[in-house]
This record gives sequence, structure tokens and C-alpha cells, in this order.
Amino acid sequence: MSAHLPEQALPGWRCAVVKVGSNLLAADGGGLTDRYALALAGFINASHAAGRKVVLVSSGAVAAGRALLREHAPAAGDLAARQALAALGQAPMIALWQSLSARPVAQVLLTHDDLRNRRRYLNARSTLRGLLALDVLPVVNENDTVAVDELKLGDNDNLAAIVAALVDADLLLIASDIDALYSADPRRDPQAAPIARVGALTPEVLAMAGGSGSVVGTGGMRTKLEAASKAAAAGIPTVLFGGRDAVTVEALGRDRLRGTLIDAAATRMQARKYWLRHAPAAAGCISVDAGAAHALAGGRASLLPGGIAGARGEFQRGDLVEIVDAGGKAVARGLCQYAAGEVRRLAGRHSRDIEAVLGYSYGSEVVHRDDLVALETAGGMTV
Ligand SMILES: Nc1ncnc2c1ncn2[C@@H]1O[C@H](COP(=O)(O)OP(=O)(O)O)[C@@H](O)[C@H]1O
Ligand SMILES: N[C@@H](CCC(=O)OP(=O)(O)O)C(=O)O
Repeated sequence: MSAHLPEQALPGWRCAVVKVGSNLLAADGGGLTDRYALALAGFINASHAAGRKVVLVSSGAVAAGRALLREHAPAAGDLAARQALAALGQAPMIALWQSLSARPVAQVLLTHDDLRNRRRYLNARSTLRGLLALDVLPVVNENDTVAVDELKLGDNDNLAAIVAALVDADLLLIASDIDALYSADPRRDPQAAPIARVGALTPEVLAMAGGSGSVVGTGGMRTKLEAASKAAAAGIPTVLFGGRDAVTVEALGRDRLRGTLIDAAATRMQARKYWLRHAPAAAGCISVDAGAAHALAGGRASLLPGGIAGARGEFQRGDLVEIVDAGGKAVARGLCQYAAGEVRRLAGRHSRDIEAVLGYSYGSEVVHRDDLVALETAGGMTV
């Protein structure tokens, strides 16, 4: 099928999320196999060797658990049984990746709920950032033990998009059993043609996607496009490619794509700044001295405790706060790493004193520059 697909340049990237579906790790009804994982791990290893960071979002736990129990495995439709199978299969799935990865792998189990809760979102983000800083390979899967709805949806595609935004990835790569997005489900429509590039996920494009065509896969093309649209809104392009074709997978390592490229809606920074600027009302307010106000107005500095004069409101860690100068004029907005009471205790202190003052530290920045948008530039122009 790839014969119809032109080879194109992969967007430049330094940090990517790679999502691998059950279909690539387990044959229908069968156990885990390294048949396709081998080439995918080769791509990940080559990316690491080139100094790039990768987060792997891998399905396959349910299929692995089922294969372990063989004829004793419970019926496919039973949700509690699927949860048990996932718990059984997580370790073999991780072991498969560890056997193929040149770097140590770390298991990260997440639910959508973890990522909706601000505090847990920040904790997940700092764990993943910490793992990437250690140059290990985080392998993320849904925590099926508690994620009943998510297991029903089988939604690791959407989880991969959320993780991509979480770690600030520049690219989301979704490996599937099919080599591209087609104009219609090719299993049902023999006239369906592959699409090399999607500029915008319009309702017409979304309507092309049907459900999964197999027993072990759960999401189908629909959840892949949902994931691409989440990534696009966060400024991250998505590529869909055939994970069964070793030539396609190897070409990715040379930054060449044979598959579908779905453009991002905006740059990552524009998307983030747009969100910070237009997010609902800030939960509180931090006042800063003239030096900090000037630094923050430039849009590239983090807010450190030393420049803080005080805090108003009862915001929590992870809440959006407004940052105002001594005259009460808003200079920036951002996500605060500390709760209001903690900020008040840290006001005017040096970053190195954080642990002594609080007894713990979430980092030297009260608001990290990645989580901050200046409301005006020095020249008075809105950015
Ligand atoms: N428009 C479409 N283009 C490509 N594939 C489609 C389309 N609509 C539905 N599909 C189906 O989606 C399947 C891929 O999703 P899925 O089986 O969930 O795989 P995975 O386990 O890799 O997530 C394809 O094999 C195909 O049958
Ligand atoms: N968490 C489940 C997978 C759910 C899922 O999204 O599957 P898939 O559509 O194959 O990516 C598992 O590990 O089996």
C-alpha cells in the first residue's frame, strides 16, 4: 500500500512521543512478539544515540495477560477481567521493551484523571521530565487497574497526545498496523486512498476515520485523529505510520516519513501562550518587585522567590496566577509551582533557601518561564 505514499521530510524534533498499539506487539489472540517491536526499538535506540529524547506509550498489556492464561483467559467483553489481564500483562510488556532498549526503561502508569488533576499533572510532568533528564526510556501505559472508562475506550492514542503536551514534545509518532490515514476505512472501502499530509483536522477529515479493524486493537483511526487534534492544539504535529514495515520505521531514523503528517495548528509556544493568556480567571495574584517585573516583561525569565513581595488569594500548586508589579499592574500570567501559603513564606528569600523554609522543594522557580506568558513587551506590544 505504501507505494502510493510519497516519502516526505519528518518535521525536526528533539523530543518525541512514540505510540505503539497492541496490534504491533501481539498478533490477534496471540502473545507478545518482538517481530515489529524490534525495528521500532531500533528507531528509538538510534534516536537516543543522536541525543534525542523519547517517551514510549505502549499498549499490549491486555493481550500479553491473555496470552499468559491461554485457554483459561476470561471472555473478551468482561471489563473487570480485562483489568485483571492488563495487570497481568504490564510486566511482560515492559520486559519486552527492556529486552530491546539500549537504555533502561521506566514504567509509568497513568490515567486521564491523573492528568486532569493539576497537582498530579505537575507531579507526572516532573517525573517524566526527570526520567528524560536521566536519559532512560519512559514506557507509559494506562493504569487499567483504576481506569475503567479509559480501558473501555482503549485510548492510548489520546493518552499519547496528552503525554506529548505534558513533556513538551515536538512530535507525536503513532505507529499502527496501517501505513497511513486513508480517505475511508480501507478494510471496508477498496477505493480508499492514502493521505500524505493533513493541513487541518476539519470535520471532513475526521469523518474519514472508522473504528478498529482487529481483535486486539481498540481505538481505531478515530482515536488517532482525536489524538492528532489534541496534539495540534498544543502546537505538536503528528505522524501516522505503518509500524509493520521495517523500511518505513528505519527511514524515520533518517528523518524521512512514509505515512501521514498532520500539521500542528500553531507553534508550541503560540499554543501555550494563547492558553495562558486566555485561560479562565487566575486563582490568585503574586506581587513582585521592580527588578522581577522588568525581567518577566521580557518574557524569558522565570519568577524566583527573591523577587516576590507577596501573594493574594488561596491558589493551589499548579494554579494559574497573575503577576503584578508594585503599582498593581499585571505584567505576566503563569502556572505557579507553589501554593499561596508557600509563596508567602518564600517571598524575598533566595532559591537555595526553599528547602530550609518549607522542608521540601518543587524547584527553584516559583513560576517556570515555560509556564509563563508576559502580558506586554518592554515596548508595550502584546505578545
Ligand atoms: N480512514 C481510515 N484510514 C486508515 N485506517 C482506518 C480508517 N478508518 C478505520 N481504520 C482502521 O483503523 C485501524 C488502526 O487502528 P487500531 O486497530 O486501533 O490499531 P492500533 O492497535 O495500532 O491502535 C486500521 O487497521 C483500520 O482498519
Ligand atoms: N492499556 C491497554 C491498551 C489500550 C489501547 O489503547 O490499545 P491500542 O488501541 O492497541 O493502542 C493495554 O495495554 O492492553
